[in-house]
Amino acid sequence: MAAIYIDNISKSYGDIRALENISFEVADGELFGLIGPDGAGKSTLFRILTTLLLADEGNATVVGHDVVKAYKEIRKRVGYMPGRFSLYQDLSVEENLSFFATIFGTTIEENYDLVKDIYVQIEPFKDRLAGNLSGGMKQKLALCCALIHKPEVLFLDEPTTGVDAVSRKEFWDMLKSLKEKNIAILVSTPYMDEASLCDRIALIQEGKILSIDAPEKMIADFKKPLYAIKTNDIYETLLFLRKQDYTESALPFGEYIHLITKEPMEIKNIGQHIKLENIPVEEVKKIEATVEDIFLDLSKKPEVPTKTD
Ligand SMILES: Nc1ncnc2c1ncn2[C@@H]1O[C@H](COP(=O)(O)OP(=O)(O)OP(=O)(O)O)[C@@H](O)[C@H]1O
Repeated sequence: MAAIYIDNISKSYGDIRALENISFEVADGELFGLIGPDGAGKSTLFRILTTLLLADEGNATVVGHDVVKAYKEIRKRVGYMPGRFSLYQDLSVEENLSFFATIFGTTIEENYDLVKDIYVQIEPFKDRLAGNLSGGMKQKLALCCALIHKPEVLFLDEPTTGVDAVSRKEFWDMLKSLKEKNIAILVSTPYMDEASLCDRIALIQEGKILSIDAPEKMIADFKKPLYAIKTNDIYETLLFLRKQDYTESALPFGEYIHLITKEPMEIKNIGQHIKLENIPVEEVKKIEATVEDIFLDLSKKPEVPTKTD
């Protein structure tokens, strides 16, 4: 039995279709990432799975229970870290944790083993008000609070948004060790580089799933010719490449342009062609796709057909 089972879930807010026919499963001990930009529908799906919102269509079960019929059972057995900071700002670190333990009818001592590795990192600040913690520490405390009743499934909605790079890395290390305790984890993130840290990912945009797979499998299956190009004028190079017949897409990626071509090309031919425009070329190389390349490729809107009569 899957820890999370989602079958054809759809949800609209008035005219906005927030989720459209979403289906996937998450197994026990699996770290599953929901990867997508703001407004993709991630929080809506979390709220449905944590029994806080009703779907318009479809079914879902969490720990084997229906999210509508058995909401009370589910609430006891899952941990949820919502996107926005969910703790009581005017309670101390320790008071927040005790509070969450109490509402779930347990104590910090009873389940200390599960949160110990994380809690020791914030323990020196246990008397500090949660509102005065740094972003990284708030996030660790929120994770402890979501774990204190020993949940079987964890829902983490954008836990690393707005958190510094070191804390982000520490956070993902913590998730890895939780997964080893057989907890199923559904985590959402707008950061594409975090996708590779998940066992499987779903790429989601405008309420629709674009692809679901293990990130390394998604990368291996991406067969389009992809090149990274560095010139001293990214803007002019982009304009130039986008006009060429061989170009499928050309997008800025930091100091590089990622070029997907319709057919494989010789690296030196690409460079020479750009130089003909009097743009000095620093580097052209063939590269393996990242999850971000794949996301952007899949999320391309089909061209609006033009009438030719
Ligand atoms: N209560 C609401 N009423 C109306 N529209 C809503 C409501 N909640 C969300 N939406 C809209 O539904 C879509 C999906 O929103 P959702 O919050 O689920 O996305 P998200 O991927 O979690 O993004 P974000 O990180 O910005 O929260 C968006 O277009 C959003 O504006």
